[in-house]
Amino acid sequence: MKNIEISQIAALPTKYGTFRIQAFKDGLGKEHLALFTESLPDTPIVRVHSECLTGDALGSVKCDCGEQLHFALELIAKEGGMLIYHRQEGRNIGLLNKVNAYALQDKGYNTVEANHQLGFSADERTYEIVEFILNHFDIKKLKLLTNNPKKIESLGSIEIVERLPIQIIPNPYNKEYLKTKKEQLGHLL
Ligand SMILES: Nc1nc2c(ncn2[C@@H]2O[C@H](COP(=O)(O)OP(=O)(O)OP(=O)(O)O)[C@@H](O)[C@H]2O)c(=O)[nH]1
Ligand SMILES: [Zn+2]
Repeated sequence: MKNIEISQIAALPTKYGTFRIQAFKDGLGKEHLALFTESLPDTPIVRVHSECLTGDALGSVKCDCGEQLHFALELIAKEGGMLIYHRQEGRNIGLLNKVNAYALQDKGYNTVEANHQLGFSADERTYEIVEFILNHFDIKKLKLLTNNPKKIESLGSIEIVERLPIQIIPNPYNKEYLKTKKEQLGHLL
C-alpha cells in the first residue's frame, strides 16, 4: 500500500486498561487505529473491528458491534494483543448508506437484501490496510477473534493459528440480523 501516513505511538488509558495507540491514514484519507498492549505475545490475540458508529459509540443494539468491541478490548487488555479499528463503516458502504440500509430494514428487508437494493454487494470491505498494519508490527502469526470466515481468508499473508469466537447473547433487535449473518454470510454462530 502506498502513501500511508503513520502517527507516533501514544498511551491510551481506558476503562479496560492502558493501551498504546497508533494511527494509520490510508491513501483515501481514512484514519485507522491500532490499540495494543505494552507486551505483545509471540502469537497475539488480534481483533479486526469494523467501524460501526451506531453500535460502538451510540449504544445501538440493532447489531452486535458494541458488545463485541467491549468484549475484545477486555480480553486483549487481559491476555495481550491488538485491536485494529478498521474504518470501513457499514461493511464499507459508509454511514449515510448504512442509514439508508436501516430504513430498508425498517420496511422488512434483511441486512443483505438492503445492501443489494442500494446497489452494493453484501460486504464491500477490503483488508489491505489491516495487512499493512500487521506487517508494520511484524506480526506474522496471530489468533483472530472473529466469527467471520471471510475475514480469515482476507488476511492471506498472515498465519491465523487459531480462530477465537466472539459471540454475544442475542437481543430481540439483533436476533434476525445475527440469523442472516449465520445463514447468508456464513458466520460461525
Ligand atoms: N451495510 C450494513 N452494514 C452493517 C449493518 N449492520 C452492521 N453493519 C456493519 O457491519 C460491520 C460489522 O460486520 P459484521 O458482519 O457485524 O461482523 P464481522 O466484522 O464481519 O464479523 P465478526 O468478526 O465476527 O464480528 C460494521 O462495519 C457495521 O457498521 C447493516 O445492516 N448494513
Ligand atoms: Zn454494528
